[in-house]
Amino acid sequence: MSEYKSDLVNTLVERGYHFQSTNLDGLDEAAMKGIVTGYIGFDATGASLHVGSLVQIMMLRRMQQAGHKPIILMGGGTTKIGDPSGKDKTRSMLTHEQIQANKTSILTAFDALVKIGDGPTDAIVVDNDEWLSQYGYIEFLRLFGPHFTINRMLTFDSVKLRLDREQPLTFLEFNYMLLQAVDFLELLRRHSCTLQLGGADQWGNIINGVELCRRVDQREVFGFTTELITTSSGTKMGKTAEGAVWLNADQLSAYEYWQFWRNTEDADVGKFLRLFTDVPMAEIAALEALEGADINTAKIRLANEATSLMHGAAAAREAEQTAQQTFAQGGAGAGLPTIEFTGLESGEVSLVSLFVEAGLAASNGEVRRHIKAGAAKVNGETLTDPMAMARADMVQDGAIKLSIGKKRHALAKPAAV
Ligand SMILES: Nc1ncnc2c1ncn2[C@@H]1O[C@H](COP(=O)(O)OP(=O)(O)OP(=O)(O)O)[C@@H](O)[C@H]1O
Ligand SMILES: N[C@@H](Cc1ccc(O)cc1)C(=O)O
Repeated sequence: MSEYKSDLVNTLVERGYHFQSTNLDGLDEAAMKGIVTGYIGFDATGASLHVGSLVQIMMLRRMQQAGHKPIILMGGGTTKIGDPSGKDKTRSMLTHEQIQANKTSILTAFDALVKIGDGPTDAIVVDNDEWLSQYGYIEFLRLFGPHFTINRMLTFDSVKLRLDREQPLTFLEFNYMLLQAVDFLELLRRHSCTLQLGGADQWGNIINGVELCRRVDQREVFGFTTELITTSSGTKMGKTAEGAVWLNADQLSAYEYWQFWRNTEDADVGKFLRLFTDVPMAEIAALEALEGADINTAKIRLANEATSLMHGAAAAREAEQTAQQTFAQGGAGAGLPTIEFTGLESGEVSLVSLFVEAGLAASNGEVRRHIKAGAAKVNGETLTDPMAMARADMVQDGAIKLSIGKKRHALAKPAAV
């Protein structure tokens, strides 16, 4: 027996998205009565979102699957201020051009997961710069300033944590929660949007919006957050030891994306299948019950489903085949991430620099640490000399195979001269 009446709330709760909400029964009622319009905001702080933000995109997908209307809000305006929520330090300021480029690039990830269009349950994309940039400073303060007390603002985590740790919080950042609150009010007025979703770090910003809508327009709107997803070993989803797990294929190949899911810890397989795939709950229960070596079947299923959603079924199949070839048969793996380099003949290209260029490490220092730990390999042989140069005799089947540990590989191909 389901606890809730609506498909929307049942799905969100059953599949593990619910962490905090303002009035879940009220949302359940609203979702029974008609189409709920709900939004999630994404600031354009980088060129791609990562698997942490994928939890959020999946909620927009769940909304659409349950017959409701998602709004994707691009924070063209809020990115100019920078959200202090969950951040220890003030962010560096981005130029207008960087923000525009990031926005375009971020948006590509949504196409695969939500249908954007003009239909009643199609997602729409809005940019808060459209309204935030219209307000004059004095007008903004007079309209919204009276609804926020400094006393209360100081109690929100985004502010409190910086003050408690004696880390600076600039006046610019202090304004952020007002802007996000105004977004909710604008979306309520413009698009009858009555729900804002987000990660746990957004709770303060979200309830400020809920209260502003009540105070200014006497309307009830709903807030809903997910936990900030971590793996069972406590690492925040999104960044791994080796770097962020980006959604955009030009920042992380479909093969590496597949590998990320394939390497899921045993205890996380069920949770990730519920959050990140459309596999039905009953099937997940069966996959989750697998034990010992059989759990690999569930991990491969997770990798295939998650990669298919993001990069398409063909890319997922190719990644699985490449993985089989690389690990089961010890071959070179045609689909591995590949870079081209010049200068092999002159003997001036260091192997360390190739590891960095191939995306296997963020810096030369990181490669040296891997070498010291015995984790860096060239053509399957452990690399011990951090000063070693690439040589022609290392080229096998047209490329040098570079590896970090057992699971991360890339090919460095000398460019044809
Ligand atoms: N690990 C995570 N689990 C769940 N939600 C997350 C996670 N990381 C980010 N989010 C959520 O994704 C949405 C978009 O966040 P965003 O892309 O800004 O992520 P971020 O990691 O906080 O990036 P930035 O460093 O730019 O702030 C927010 O609602 C945020 O709470
Ligand atoms: N503050 C959110 C992004 C956001 C921006 C504007 C909003 O109205 C809502 C959310 C984040 O940093 O992830």
